[in-house]
Amino acid sequence: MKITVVGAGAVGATCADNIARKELAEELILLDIREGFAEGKAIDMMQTSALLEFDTKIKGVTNDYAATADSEVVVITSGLPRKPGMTREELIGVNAGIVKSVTENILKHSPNTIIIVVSNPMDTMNYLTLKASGLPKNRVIGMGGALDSARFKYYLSQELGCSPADLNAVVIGGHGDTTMIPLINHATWNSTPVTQFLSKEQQDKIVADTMVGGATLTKLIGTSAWYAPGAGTAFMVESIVRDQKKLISCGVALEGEYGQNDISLVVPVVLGKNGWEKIIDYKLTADEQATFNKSADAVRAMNQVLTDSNLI
Ligand SMILES: NC(=O)c1ccc[n+]([C@@H]2O[C@H](COP(=O)([O-])OP(=O)(O)OC[C@H]3O[C@@H](n4cnc5c(N)ncnc54)[C@H](O)[C@@H]3O)[C@@H](O)[C@H]2O)c1
Ligand SMILES: O=C(O)C[C@H](O)C(=O)O
Repeated sequence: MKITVVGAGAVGATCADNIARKELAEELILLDIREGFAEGKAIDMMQTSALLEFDTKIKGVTNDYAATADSEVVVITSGLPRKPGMTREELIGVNAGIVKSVTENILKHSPNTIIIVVSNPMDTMNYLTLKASGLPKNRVIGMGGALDSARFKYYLSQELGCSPADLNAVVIGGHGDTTMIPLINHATWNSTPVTQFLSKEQQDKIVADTMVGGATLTKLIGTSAWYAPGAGTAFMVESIVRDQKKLISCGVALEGEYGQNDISLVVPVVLGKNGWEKIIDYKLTADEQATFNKSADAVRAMNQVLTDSNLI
């Protein structure tokens, strides 16, 4: 198994570190545009292998796409992160060009790969990758729901005083401060609805905190988060390369599912060796569907920027 991570910055390096520790690949290529940067990160990580006892071989390269040839999975994390006070959507001007050129370069050497898009604004970057790559829709997957659902479980576990591992809770919609939809009415604590244990005020606060989870960390750290984003991406990679068929919220192309077309949004999908293999229908209430439609409208407006700038 060969995996490539493009972007050796905070998220890319953390994702690579998780992939290596879990030994998800024999060969892991870390690629960055900054001279020597990926090489240095790869050597630093390789020097942990004697301590952590993993056998994955990590190689860093500067913009050398030939080294990524025949990768079965490629993770794209290249691009600017936001600063405090910014939205993810404000990154589109710089990141769209980066994501498009990276996708084209990757496909020259790995024409049948599975691509996981992390760069923001993720919903629109995943849509761009779908259009620019021409890959079958099941092989282009956006990372956002895995992270947002983990944050949702974190906030729920803090309020409930329980283990996040005992929670089932998902976020769908967009990966934006106002577009994500934590499905609190579907969330359970070992099969019992969490709403039985939480007041309306507590529920509303958990939902609101989850939605601005990324912005909260950006304000605290000064740039956006990387530990949970890197782990969330590796969690998806693991389900694909080990064909685990985990049900994970991911950004995927919708063709009528959840009432939407010609858009990438986050919905629950089964992830296995073929990429996303099945969309699961959560049977949203009329209110939840209306909220989902509003998120779709916002994401569609962002996607229009790609058309207006002749990127697709
Ligand atoms: N989808 C999510 O849930 C999620 C979570 C966290 C971060 N992100 C996004 O991921 C991206 C990366 O975040 P980060 O914190 O790692 O940023 P970072 O600045 O630490 O790293 C980005 C890296 O991309 C590299 N890069 C830029 N242009 C490139 C190109 N053309 N080819 C190869 N490499 C290139 C840079 O040199 C840099 O090392 C941002 O857009 C951020 O918003 C998304
Ligand atoms: O918040 C960000 O800009 C980065 C990422 O999308 C996140 O949710 O951590």
